[in-house]
Amino acid sequence: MERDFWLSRWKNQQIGFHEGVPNIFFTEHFSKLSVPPGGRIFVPFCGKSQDIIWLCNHGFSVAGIELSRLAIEQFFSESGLVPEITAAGPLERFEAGRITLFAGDLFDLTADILQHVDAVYDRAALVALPGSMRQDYARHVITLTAGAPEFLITLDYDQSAVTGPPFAVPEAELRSYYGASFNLDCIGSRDIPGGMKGRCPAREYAWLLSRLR
Ligand SMILES: C[S@@+](CC[C@H](N)C(=O)[O-])C[C@H]1O[C@@H](n2cnc3c(N)ncnc32)[C@H](O)[C@@H]1O
Repeated sequence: MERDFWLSRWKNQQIGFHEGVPNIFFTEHFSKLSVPPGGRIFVPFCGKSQDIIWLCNHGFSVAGIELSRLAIEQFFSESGLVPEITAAGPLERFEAGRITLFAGDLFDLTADILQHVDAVYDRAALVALPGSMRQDYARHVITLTAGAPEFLITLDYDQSAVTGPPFAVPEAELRSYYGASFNLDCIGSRDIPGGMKGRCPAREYAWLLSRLR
């Protein structure tokens, strides 16, 4: 999607994707990724997700990136945290305790700026992008994180019935993006209550991506 699409969503607070509580799928299954205690988790397209707080409460550090500065400001103010804000190349870095959030475009983030991460958590990031951008997104995240394991949530539904975002990403498509680098293991799925925007059934899938040896 265009940058302006997301910036205007945040400006107008049209953020139906924001759950407001930690994602149940994520909290149930994240331990299966076996991230070392105290590990650093990269959260692309982090919005103001409460999953960041959940990760910190479970001893992890978080590095997120989010296009909307407003989303990041809201994240810190709603969490009662006061970040230190510094420049990081073309991005801004907001830091408080174990949380570092970069404001700006994921495609401007470099491995040098991000620094080492132990795992990636992708909820509503890959599926937020149209098909034309997903391969580039997947490649960029793999490069940035040196192929760190990923916990990734996808959706599947009849794309001809509803236009995204969020977009349907069927298994074969997911494998086309990640299969050359990772083993993909589907560890759970569930129907989305009310389907996709009430227009067709939809199902959510949780995937563990572990590096091919
Ligand atoms: C569907 S929301 C998901 C937010 C969050 N992951 C969650 O679960 O609530 C997608 C987010 O990606 C952000 N975004 C879109 N394109 C981006 C880009 N190129 N770089 C960084 N963030 C981006 C949007 O501003 C939006 O907040």
